[in-house]
Amino acid sequence: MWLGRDVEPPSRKGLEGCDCEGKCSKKTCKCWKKQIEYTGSYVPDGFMYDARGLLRAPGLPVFECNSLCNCGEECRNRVVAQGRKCKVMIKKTTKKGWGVFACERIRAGTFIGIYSGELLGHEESEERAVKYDAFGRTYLFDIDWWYIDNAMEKKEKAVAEAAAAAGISRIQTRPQGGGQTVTIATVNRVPTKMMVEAHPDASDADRKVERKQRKEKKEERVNRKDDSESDSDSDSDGERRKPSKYTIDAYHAGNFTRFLNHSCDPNAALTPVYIDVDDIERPLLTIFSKREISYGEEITFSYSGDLDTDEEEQQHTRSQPATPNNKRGPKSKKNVKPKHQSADSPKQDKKSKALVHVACQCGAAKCKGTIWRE
Ligand SMILES: C[S@@+](CC[C@H](N)C(=O)[O-])C[C@H]1O[C@@H](n2cnc3c(N)ncnc32)[C@H](O)[C@@H]1O
Repeated sequence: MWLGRDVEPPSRKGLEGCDCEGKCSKKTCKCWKKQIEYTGSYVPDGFMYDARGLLRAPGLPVFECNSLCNCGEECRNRVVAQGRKCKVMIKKTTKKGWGVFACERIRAGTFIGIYSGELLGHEESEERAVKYDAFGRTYLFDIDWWYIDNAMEKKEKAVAEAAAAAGISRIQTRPQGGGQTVTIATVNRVPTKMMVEAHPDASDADRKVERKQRKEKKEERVNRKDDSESDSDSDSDGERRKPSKYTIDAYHAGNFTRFLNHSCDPNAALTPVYIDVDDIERPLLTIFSKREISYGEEITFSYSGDLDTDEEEQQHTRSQPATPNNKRGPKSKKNVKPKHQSADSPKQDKKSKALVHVACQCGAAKCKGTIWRE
């Protein structure tokens, strides 16, 4: 994975490893506990992989054991970390450019690959989307799963609650003279300077620079507000959601997964997997088969992130867990449909919407006619 402009290397500060000996057990495993926070009892014993390493619920987040864990290589919670085992080939298709095909029978739940490339921030991905849309082929995938929004909301709420408990109602950072900053916490309605970094010898010239910076910052804030208003997407139920923080671009760098085409009736699905990272906004985008794939069959997934079969929707409706990240409870259709519009769809902003409408050539009986949902 390459890092785009302004994207920091992954943080491992808050990463925890488990203390399990050999194989992980739910009695001792911290990674299992983390998994349960997000997926509850959606799968029988809470482990997302079965004893053969097959994923039980493609599309839901997976928290694998990581390099800080005590368990061994044989641990069942290490599948993506072990690398791809199935054989695939890249072949030209008649209507969709290159595609990826199975070179052997692939069982349901098999790990196929990591969608690698460059990890971009929002601004850079928007710039690139405009370019790629112009020639009708894009390798951008937004990381915007529904549970990430929920987790971020929960985190913001916890920070606000902790601040309120400490009597802090507001925290601001302001520029000072000489390019320095000051952080002001409003404690019980009284503004308190928490950290003054202003240089004591700030000159008139410094103050002039400071005024200029303040003006620029203000303009930037106004522009950002305008942008985020036009960027934020409505989901299929009309609810607004934030644009994704990160996007993966496999145009300049990547592996065979960049050639996976869209299908309205796919045999594989994108699945967010966490290994050596503590940031919920930065999972690996992985691809797992969701049903058996025969020798020679093209491997595809849905670019619009739909759960594609009626049976699956019904199955999810029946058994979706009421986890802390699943506030609306098991019956809600919004929860049963993982909204991982991780495949290009959020690029349907005002500037590029018309351009990204590509006629779907998947050939499925229930083809929706376009490879991105409008
Ligand atoms: C991630 S790339 C997939 C690999 C691509 N076929 C290639 O040759 O590089 C995505 C692009 O493939 C094409 N594509 C993928 N699935 C398609 C489909 N079902 N119908 C038409 N074009 C498709 C579109 O041009 C899309 O922008």
